[in-house]
Amino acid sequence: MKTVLTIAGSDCSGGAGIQADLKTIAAHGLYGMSVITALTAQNTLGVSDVMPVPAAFLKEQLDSVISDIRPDAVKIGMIPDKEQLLVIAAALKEQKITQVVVDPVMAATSGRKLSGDASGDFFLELFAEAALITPNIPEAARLLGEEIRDKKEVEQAAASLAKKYHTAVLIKGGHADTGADDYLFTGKEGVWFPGTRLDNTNTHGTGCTLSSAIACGLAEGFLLKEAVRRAKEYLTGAIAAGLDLGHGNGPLDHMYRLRK
Ligand SMILES: Nc1ncnc2c1ncn2[C@@H]1O[C@H](COP(=O)(O)OP(=O)(O)OP(=O)(O)O)[C@@H](O)[C@H]1O
Ligand SMILES: Cc1ncc(COP(=O)(O)O)c(N)n1
Repeated sequence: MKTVLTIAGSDCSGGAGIQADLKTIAAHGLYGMSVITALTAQNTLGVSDVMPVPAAFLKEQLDSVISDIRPDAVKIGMIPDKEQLLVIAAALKEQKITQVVVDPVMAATSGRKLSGDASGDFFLELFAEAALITPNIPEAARLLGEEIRDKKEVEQAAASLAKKYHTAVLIKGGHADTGADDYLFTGKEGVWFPGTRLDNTNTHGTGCTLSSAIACGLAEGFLLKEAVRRAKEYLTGAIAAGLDLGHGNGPLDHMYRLRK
């Protein structure tokens, strides 16, 4: 069985972070493992508190997992501090793990800061180990220190980020004015993955789900473009299934394929 490791924060309400990733991995029929960077106290209404895991203990988790069950792919989400980030980057480099998808989670949809100082430099060492980074539009703008106002600027930003960080880039369109179109720049070619914006406010954890689904595709041996296409299809189905839990921005339905 193919194995996928998620390195991310815990969302006790089960919609984002580690919990969303493990549900995604299980829904793909793969074996999921988790290294937790932080505990968060949150629900569909927002994040009330964050407790980061000390970097030394993060390293112990990483060493325990990787030395025993080597992951075929890795997804990385929330990283509260630089010390943690350096531990993760060093482990990936040392173990020569290359199927790595980094979702540069900066803040929760509700606004609470989740990762580091959110500057381009914060992620530098980690992006160097990534096969793909998946910023949303505000995150891509923040990484470049530039505004992204339309599709042409999304294409330019993806090319600039790919050049700056020497990795493939997927800019997600969930924060665009219309549609839900995502743009992949592999370093050689650019491709749009069109999406219809579904009229559903229950989109907590869409970014986590997309990035872990891409990691699943890579673990299964698909090339990047196909892994992204399949992940977008999975994500769209999980939003469209119309689960409605909680009093705020609710979670996705990861089990929708099993009920078909
Ligand atoms: N209402 C929607 N309908 C369809 N697809 C959507 C919708 N909202 C977001 N998406 C898709 O969800 C994925 C995540 O996009 P988004 O830009 O929201 O990332 P994000 O902000 O990192 O996610 P998160 O909300 O988990 O932090 C993308 O594939 C995007 O196109
Ligand atoms: C642990 C953790 N990781 C990531 C997110 C981002 O997800 P969202 O933007 O949908 O709140 C989150 N809320 N919590």
